[in-house]
Amino acid sequence: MSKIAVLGAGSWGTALSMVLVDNGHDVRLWTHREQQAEEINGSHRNDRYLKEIDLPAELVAYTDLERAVHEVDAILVVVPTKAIRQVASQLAKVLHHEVTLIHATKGIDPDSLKRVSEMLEEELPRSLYRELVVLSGPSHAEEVALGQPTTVAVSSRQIEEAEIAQDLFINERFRVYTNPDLVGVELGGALKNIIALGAGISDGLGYGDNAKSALITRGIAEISRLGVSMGASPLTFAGLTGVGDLIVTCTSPHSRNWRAGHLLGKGYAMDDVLEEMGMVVEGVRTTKAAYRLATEQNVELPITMGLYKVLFEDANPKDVVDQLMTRGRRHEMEDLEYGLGGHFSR
Ligand SMILES: NC(=O)C1=CN([C@@H]2O[C@H](COP(=O)(O)OP(=O)(O)OC[C@H]3O[C@@H](n4cnc5c(N)ncnc54)[C@H](OP(=O)(O)O)[C@@H]3O)[C@@H](O)[C@H]2O)C=CC1
Ligand SMILES: O=C(CO)COP(=O)(O)O
Repeated sequence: MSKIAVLGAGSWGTALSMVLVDNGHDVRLWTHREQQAEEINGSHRNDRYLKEIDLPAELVAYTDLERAVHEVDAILVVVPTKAIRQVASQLAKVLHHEVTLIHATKGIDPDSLKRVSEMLEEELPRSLYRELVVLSGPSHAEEVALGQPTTVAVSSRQIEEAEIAQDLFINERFRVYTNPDLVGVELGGALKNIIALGAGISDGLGYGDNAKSALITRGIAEISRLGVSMGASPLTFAGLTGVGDLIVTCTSPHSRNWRAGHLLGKGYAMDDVLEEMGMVVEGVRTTKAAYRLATEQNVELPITMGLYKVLFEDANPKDVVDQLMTRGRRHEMEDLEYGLGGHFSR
């Protein structure tokens, strides 16, 4: 049994805490809201984030960060990307020993263009953890909380740390693979949210399964293109944290990114959509980050660019789809360096 602090009591932090409690660990769920801690400890519910789910009585919520991380073996950071730097700098002030440090957040910071692990590394002294671990994959909190079969991957620069995280989380309903490609695992989880917003818009506009399938497959092509340019292995994008997570997020009504896109496609204004969601829609800020990364690195991301116009330049989604459909003719695989094993003869 390990002592584990989970920082972030939203839907994902709560669902992952349930997995850890199931595995017999002593779990402290840290929230910055007193009322939420009372709800979790008193009625064993977190209704704003996980409706109608009874939490295990062993799960204890804390509002005092120093007490939550006292003598823990591992810390799981799972606040939205926007809050990562703030929470990490709070943690740096109260943590005084070395832990296994895991994060399960999916995003890229649009200001510094850093991945979540890079931000954590910048904010936390190296003496507090050995090697960072990323947990990602197709895993809606609502299904994990119900104990439905789920698979994810953990990645770290050191296999030993990834295996420690694998051991903490794995059980017969939550299968955890290791993957050595930290950059790819992290980017797949972050970038799929952009495409999921696009899939939601497509559904909201009334387009069908053909359009969604096109978004998923052309989406993974552009995720791979940007990912490879940032040092990821192309193979990772064919796995759980790439196409696996892309499929679940583009097709599930649990996805906040898909739902936000769906409302945008139906004509709702962005501010109203975000208010209606009441939970983090990571794809919005990540679209901004990917737009900047693509421009800086000269990588072509047509879907992301189109979505950027809808989200930040008030473009009409239908016009953007028309623009995507009437781009110059292309060879499907032309700029993927996958070793295609085939070529056209003329
Ligand atoms: N939900 C899911 O199914 C999955 C989510 N993820 C990823 O996990 C991350 C977290 O998402 P999720 O739990 O769903 O988000 P939610 O919107 O459900 O919850 C976010 C939680 O973080 C808290 N929070 C926000 N800012 C701070 C802060 N500065 N200090 C302390 N707590 C803070 C919020 O508190 P408050 O109530 O005060 O706003 C809330 O409890 C995201 O990157 C998401 O992409 C990954 C896989 C699955
Ligand atoms: O990452 C997720 C599932 O793997 C959750 O996606 P949403 O943030 O769109 O709900």
